[in-house]
Formats: sequence, structure tokens, C-alpha cells
Amino acid sequence: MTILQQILDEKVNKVAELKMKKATLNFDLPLYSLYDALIQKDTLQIIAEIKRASPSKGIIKANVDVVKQAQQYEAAGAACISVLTDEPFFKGSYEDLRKVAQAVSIPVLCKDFILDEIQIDYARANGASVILLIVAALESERLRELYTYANQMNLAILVEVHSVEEYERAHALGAKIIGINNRNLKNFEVDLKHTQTIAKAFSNNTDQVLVSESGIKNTEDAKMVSAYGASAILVGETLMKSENVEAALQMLAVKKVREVE
Ligand SMILES: O=C(O)c1ccccc1NCC(=O)[C@H](O)[C@H](O)COP(=O)(O)O
Repeated sequence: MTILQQILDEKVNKVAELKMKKATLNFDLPLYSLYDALIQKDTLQIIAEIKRASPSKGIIKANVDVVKQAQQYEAAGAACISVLTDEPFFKGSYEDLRKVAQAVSIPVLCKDFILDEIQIDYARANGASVILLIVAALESERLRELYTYANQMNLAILVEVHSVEEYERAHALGAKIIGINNRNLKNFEVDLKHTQTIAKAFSNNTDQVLVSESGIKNTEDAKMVSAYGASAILVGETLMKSENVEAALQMLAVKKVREVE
């Protein structure tokens, strides 16, 4: 069974648990626009991730002070902060999300494996301005329902794809923010050329912003995915392991130069 399938199986239990709680949720934390933060910028924008652990790397920084980490990201110029909220595989939580959202004034992404509207409610109630929908995890009809629901909640939606076929499904939804995940979820191998392959399908859709996700470690990688057409990168491990977050963000915030095809 693939790791994605294992995570999704576990997520079904989490959804049932959230529904059982019947909690009263307030949607009063402020929303910030991710699209505005990413579109038409001269430099590659950074979505900086709070990532305590992962299936591919195990523990990364289990005891991180999420508020301090998020404030460092914001001060160093991150456009958005991604918070992993999955507990079994990433050691995250909605509490992390809420603490981060209350500590910064930039959009915060709830990075989770969303299968049900209730997870979108919890994301919004805990301060997310953005949610993630993974095309590989959802049938087309369900993907559209969740996309529509999040849109109605005024949330931005990062639609994550792993192939050109999945990109076509995201495009058919009218998605404006597309994440290309460079990590193969079957064997965890990272290949930044995924961004190049999929970005070619996307090149005529100028109102979409492209986010290259996973495996970005240095200036060379940032320049490479920028040249392929990325407007932004989503970076977890590199920033979590860095002794100097400001320097790490600066090294990745390269000037955008689009490769001539
Ligand atoms: O990171 C993993 O091991 C992983 C495994 C299975 C599904 C998702 C996974 N990661 C989620 C992400 O998308 C990354 O946290 C994000 O793109 C940042 O990646 P990185 O910069 O390589 O930490």
C-alpha cells in the first residue's frame, strides 16, 4: 500500500472523530490572500513550512517552538506559512495551526490530507487562510465539492498535482494556485524536473500561479524551478533544519528569470 493510501486510511478515522465532537466552531480569525501574495512578484516567493516530522525523513524537529519559527519566517519575508496538521505521520496539530495563525499577519496554509468538509471547517476555525487539496487523493466529483466548499468559505485553495493528467483536473476546476509536488509519494524520491514537465502544460495560463513543492534545498534548486516557471516554492525540511532562518530564506528568494523554451 502506498504511503498516501496509509495516510488517507488513517484520515478517515480522524474525520469520524471530528464529526463525533460536534464542536461549535468560530470563523473569526482574519483571512489573508495567498494569491495576492504570490502573483506578479519579481522574486520567487516562499511558503515556509512548519514540519516536525515526515514519513520520508522521520523526526525533523519534534519540539520546535512553532510561534518562534513562524515569526522568524514572517520577519525573513516568507509570503505564507504552511503548517502540517496531521498528527500520526507528521506530528502536527490544529493547535500548531492556531498558534501560528495568531502569531503572524500573513496567510497560513493548513497542510493536511483533506477528504471531508469538516476538515475545512477546522482549518478555517484555527486560522487558515489557505487549504490544500491533493488531486491524487480525491475522485473528481469529491475534489470539485471540496473546492467549491472552501471557495464559499473564502479560503484560498492550493491544488496539488503530481502529473500532467492531475494538472488537467486541477485546471478544469478553475484552480488559480497550483502546487506541483516534486516528491514521488510511492518511493519518496524527489525530482525537481517534475516541475518542468508539468509547468509546460501550464505555460499559457497566465492567471495561475505555480508553486513548486518539496526537495528544494539551495539557491541552485530555487533558480532551477523558477526558470521552469514557478512563482513560489514550498519549503519544509531545509528551513526547519537551518540554524539561520533569515539567511536560508534569503538564499532561496532568487530573482525570477523564466527559461526561454
Ligand atoms: O514529506 C514527506 O515525507 C511526505 C510524505 C508523504 C506525503 C507528503 C509528504 N510531505 C508533505 C509535503 O508536501 C512537504 O512537507 C512539503 O512539500 C515540503 O517538502 P520538503 O521541503 O521536502 O520538506
